[in-house]
Amino acid sequence: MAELNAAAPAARPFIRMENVSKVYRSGGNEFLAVSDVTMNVTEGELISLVGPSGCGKTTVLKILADLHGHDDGTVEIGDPANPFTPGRDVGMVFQQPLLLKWRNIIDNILLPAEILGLPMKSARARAMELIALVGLKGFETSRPYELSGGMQQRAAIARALVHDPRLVLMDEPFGALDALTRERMNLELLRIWTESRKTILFVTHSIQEAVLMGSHCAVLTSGPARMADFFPIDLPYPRRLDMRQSPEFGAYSRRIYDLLGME
Ligand SMILES: Nc1ncnc2c1ncn2[C@@H]1O[C@H](COP(=O)(O)OP(=O)(O)OP(=O)(O)O)[C@@H](O)[C@H]1O
Repeated sequence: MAELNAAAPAARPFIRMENVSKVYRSGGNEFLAVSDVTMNVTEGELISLVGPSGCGKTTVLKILADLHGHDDGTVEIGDPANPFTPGRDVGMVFQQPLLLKWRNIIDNILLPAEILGLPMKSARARAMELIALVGLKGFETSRPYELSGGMQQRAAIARALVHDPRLVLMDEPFGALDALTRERMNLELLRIWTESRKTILFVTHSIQEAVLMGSHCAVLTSGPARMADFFPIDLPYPRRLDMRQSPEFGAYSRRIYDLLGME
């Protein structure tokens, strides 16, 4: 019988990226989009990816979604006992909600379940749960144009979760929202993450948003495009907007500003 007090083996990280780089090639030219991407992500974490425009943040998401390959390094997700299938296991949220205007909200949310051929009765029940989770109860049969930008983005988040993906990739999901709605959506996403326990990679240009949201933060720099740092953000949960005034929050922000070469 195993000793009860034996140390448990360290859990294998869900995502393992080691020195990953990606070069785009066209017309005989080569362009280094990102390099030195190294991170271990435990299942259920929310990782902020922050950096200036063009430093390769979207490229990292595309590599994880298997939308394109990479050049150097290794990328492993999941494990042999529970293999990761990007087409089935990834949910995506973009800067624009990209809802189909001729479908109502619940039918928009059900789209990935339809595409994947999932049983629609249980998918519809899950969609109803997600509508409640993202705060859209009562809007199931509304058309996208009847909802505000923030509400449309909530629908897009529910759509990304409807097929119960293991990994959610968010590419600047709140970049098109006004400042107040964006703050409210930050808190909403933290609540949704806490309740759903999904692994989320969250791309942002905002240093404050990266610190407020992330359990870890990956900082990408340009010239050359590389991952400069990956570190935990040890601020307590639930996160609150007033934490942005704390010295600890300021120290994390300064660390990122320094890495980005901004005074
Ligand atoms: N398919 C492609 N072919 C050639 N170059 C590309 C391609 N996709 C992206 N790039 C270039 O690679 C670099 C990284 O692009 P990427 O979209 O990953 O950056 P990003 O950090 O997400 O930028 P942003 O914050 O502006 O969205 C950019 O300079 C971009 O122009």
